[in-house]
Amino acid sequence: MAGLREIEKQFFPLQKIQDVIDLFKNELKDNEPNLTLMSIVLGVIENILTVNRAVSSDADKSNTLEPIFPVIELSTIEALYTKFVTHIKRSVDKTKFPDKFATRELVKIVSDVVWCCLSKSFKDRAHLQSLYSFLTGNKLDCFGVAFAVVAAFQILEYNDVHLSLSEDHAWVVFGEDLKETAEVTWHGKGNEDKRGQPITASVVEKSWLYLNGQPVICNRHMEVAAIVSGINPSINLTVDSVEMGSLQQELLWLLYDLGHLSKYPMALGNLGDLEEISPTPGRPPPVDIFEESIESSKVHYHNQHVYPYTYLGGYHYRNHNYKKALKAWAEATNAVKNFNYNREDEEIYKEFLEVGNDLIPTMMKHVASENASRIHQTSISYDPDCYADFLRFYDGICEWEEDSKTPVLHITWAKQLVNSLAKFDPTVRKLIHLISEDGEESSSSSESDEESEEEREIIQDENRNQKKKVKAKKGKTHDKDKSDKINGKAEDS
Ligand SMILES: CC1(C)CN=C(N2CCN(c3ncnc4sc(CC(F)F)cc34)CC2)S1
Repeated sequence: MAGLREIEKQFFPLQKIQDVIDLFKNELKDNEPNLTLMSIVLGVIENILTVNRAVSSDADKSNTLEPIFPVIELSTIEALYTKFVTHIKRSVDKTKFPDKFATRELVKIVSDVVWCCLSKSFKDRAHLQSLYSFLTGNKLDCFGVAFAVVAAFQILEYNDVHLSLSEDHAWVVFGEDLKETAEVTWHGKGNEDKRGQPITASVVEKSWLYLNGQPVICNRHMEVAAIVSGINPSINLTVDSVEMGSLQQELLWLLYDLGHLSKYPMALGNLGDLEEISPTPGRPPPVDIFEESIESSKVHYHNQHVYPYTYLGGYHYRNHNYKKALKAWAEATNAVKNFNYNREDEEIYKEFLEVGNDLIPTMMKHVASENASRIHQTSISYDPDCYADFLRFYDGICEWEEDSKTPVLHITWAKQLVNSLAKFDPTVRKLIHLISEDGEESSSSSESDEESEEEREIIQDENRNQKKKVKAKKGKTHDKDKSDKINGKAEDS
């Protein structure tokens, strides 16, 4: 890869969001979209719109409706682009590596070329994911290091080195049929990095961090989707840049329409979150996008991804669809239960800790207070489906803990479980039929057969009534109050 091509230069200066969309549209026509260029462009814009926001004087405040999209000059981009290309080409002597495909030794060398420039200051701040951050601040987060290695290999004209992504880690695949894997970055806090090492079957098996062998293996276009998905519009913990969020949303729709999100559940989840904040006219509603994310995980990754369900659960919770939230969270632990929890899985542990010990208790309290003012039966505390999903949620957590080296549950979990259980009405607790995996039926209380037959009739009646009453309720409710700002993981990256 040499300098910028003439066709790339003609898009500059970038003066509005549409100019960036046009640049990306052009790059994505190519079978080698320029990862280095696009990462630097997004990093420059993100830095101006979130980190170094032009402090507006009072005079400016009057025209606050004016978008503040910066003018991105070609010279700015070209200087940074040349700096990265020169750094990579100067550090790697390709004559020593005549093969068409990358070798493990070369992957380690390129990882070192990125690694050696990193400043040792803490790396889990926001806005450290792009090559702009690397080139101007010598800082990258975990994802950013892995991406920089892949961008470097594109410059060295290897087209076999690709980004491999789990829900909380990133590494590379390489070799003739992408059969080789290598660590190129660190993970988490206080863990020695394993750069250069292959990711072996024993490390992968039943591990959430490596998705049990079902990571998102990117092609060049999905690597573009990864940098777009990694855009962080956050200015601080409570405020987002509207312009940066819009740019991310429009770029994700561009990638969606080109089919590059179909095997990338988290990018679909990110798009669903953005659509909740600011719906795009003519586009599907957020729930449809979250359902596509779940379907993608089922079709392409053996339903081993967990975040698609927590995206959906979080959406329903924020929009007070508590029954659907419980169902999504039950399906989330149904996915995580096949893993064995270990110390590097803290991120997903924190998700479930928040669901079990904050969101569900808050929901049960909220519903309890609603009970007083509503027809009792339609509340989740009287709904056997909700109670069943509540039990499934905890059953999945317990199964996740089984055979794990690291315990999951502790006294707070038990206290919150009892607290939430008690919020369900005793009648609904009787209506549950527990069927174990081997099909063994047991009712929630011991009774003779004819009585359990009668109980079965109660369940059928109850479910019929539920459906009738729920339908009646649906007719009355229409719009939901706007959800507040999504507290995505964006702040962490
Ligand atoms: C349902 C949630 C709690 C909300 N946001 C979530 N995210 C999960 C992580 N996010 C991601 N979004 C797109 N691609 C990737 S690749 C990756 C692992 C990293 F090490 F490379 C993370 C991630 C962004 C947002 S999960």
